[in-house]
Parts: sequence; C-alpha cells; structure tokens
Amino acid sequence: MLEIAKVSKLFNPGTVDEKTALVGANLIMKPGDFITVIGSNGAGKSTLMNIISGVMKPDAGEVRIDGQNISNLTEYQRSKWIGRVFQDPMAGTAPRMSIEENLAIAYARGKTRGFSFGVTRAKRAIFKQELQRLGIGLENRLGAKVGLLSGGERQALSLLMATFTRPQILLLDEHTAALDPARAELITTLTETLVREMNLTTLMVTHNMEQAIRLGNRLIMMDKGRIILDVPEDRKKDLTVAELLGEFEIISGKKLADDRIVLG
Ligand SMILES: Nc1ncnc2c1ncn2[C@@H]1O[C@H](COP(=O)(O)OP(=O)(O)OP(=O)(O)O)[C@@H](O)[C@H]1O
Repeated sequence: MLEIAKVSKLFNPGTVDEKTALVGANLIMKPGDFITVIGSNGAGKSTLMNIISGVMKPDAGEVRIDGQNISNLTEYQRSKWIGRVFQDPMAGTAPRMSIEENLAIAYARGKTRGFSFGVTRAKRAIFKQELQRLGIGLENRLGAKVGLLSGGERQALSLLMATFTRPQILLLDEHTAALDPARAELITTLTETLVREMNLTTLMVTHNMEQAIRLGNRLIMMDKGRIILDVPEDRKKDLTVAELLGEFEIISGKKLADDRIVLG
C-alpha cells in the first residue's frame, strides 16, 4: 500500500521564482488500485511522481510503502519497489545495449548485491517469455540494439522493464504522450494487460481525458498542488469528458488550463 501523507513542496522559496508544487497532498493507494491523474498546467503531477520515486524529497510530509516511511531513501533504494515509465521513449532504456542486456539490468534491480548483469541461458529463456507478453515480436530480436527500435517498441520495452520485478508501485508519467495515435493505443492496451495480469498498483499521469476515464479504477484531479477530486470506480465508469471538465470548473472555479489536453 502506498501512502502520501501531507506532502508539500515549494521550489525556490523566498525568491521571485518561488513556485508552489504540492500543498499538503494526501493519497492512499490500495493494493491493485489503478489511478489516473489529470490536472492543469503546473498542478504538481510530475512533482508528485518525483517525490514518490525519490527524485526529490518533500519539504514536509511522508511517503510510505506498507506503513514504512521511505521519504529518506534514495531513488535507487526505492527502485526495488517502484517501477517508472517516462514520456520520453529514450529515457527508460540504454540505446547502445541490446534488448537482452537492457532486460538483464532490469532483472537485477532489487536483487541482492553482486547479482550479475550477465545474460545466461536460463535468463534468456525468461526474457523471451516476458517479451512474448508484448506481442510485437521483440522475443525474436534479443540481440538487437535498443537504439534501433521504434519509439513504440522502446516504450513497450520500457514498460516491460519497469514491471519486470513486479514492483509494488508502477508510475506512468504521460508514457503514451510522445507517440503517434496508433502506437499510443498499442502501449495503452499493453499497459492495461500488464497491469491486470500482474495486478500492479499503478499511478498514471495523462493529458488524455478519455483515457483518464477509460483506464483504471480511480481518477484524481489536481490543481495548484492539491488533489481536488478523487473519483471512485462506480462514478468514473459512467463519466463523460464534458462532465469531467465541468467538475473541474465547479471545484476550482476556472476552466481546466492544460496546454497538452487531448479530449479523446
Ligand atoms: N525543478 C523545479 N524547479 C523549479 N520549479 C519547479 C521545478 N519542477 C516543477 N516546478 C514548478 O512547480 C510547479 C508544479 O510543477 P509540475 O511539473 O509538478 O506540474 P505538472 O502538473 O506536472 O504540470 P504540467 O502538466 O504542465 O507538466 C510548477 O509551477 C512548476 O513550474
């Protein structure tokens, strides 16, 4: 279980560049929750992801996994519980290394110190089996350099690598936003399949309103560093994009200002 308790973050305090990113944000994710996150520009969505994964520390508040306060652990120390896929397909993989070498690194994550990155025959068999889940033929290209893959193929591989060790939390940071519509749909479908098959607790930031409604079992809306609405499954499934935008206006008193918004 992931708990965000009264987390606040202010950038450049006391300067002209002071920016409030999070103000006492609270969130409890139950095991198996798949929560989509939408919000206005600068609402604090990326900051929330960065604080959960350990890229940055909160000024106040705690991040807990199964009751344990992990706020002081490094990003590396948390990587055994937390998998993350970024918007940029280049971000999650090493381009000069082959598919199997990349998978070996992901496989070693969270294992005991000294665990080898080498690719043994036994590991190769596991990698092939895992790659088959993606359904795009990468299992036949284990030796291919990752830099030669298309953006969609790389993002599929990043998704598999992020989920390889069955993390307690999967963070998806606009991970389909940089892809063309067909590839974005492929990665969306793959995400749904992997999350369901592995029963992963997932937090996904998206600018696509239709996707935010369609995927997952909860939807949260952020504005000015706060979670202003938490929509449960039974309400979410009948929600329309127009109603969702209307809710935002009613609660925040303004239209949703998201310059990357996709209505669906
Ligand atoms: N490293 C940083 N240094 C200074 N200010 C930052 C930094 N990261 C974020 N901010 C500021 O904190 C606020 C929240 O930013 P954040 O990126 O978390 O929002 P977001 O909801 O992800 O926005 P968007 O949808 O526009 O990407 C913004 O005002 C932003 O300018």
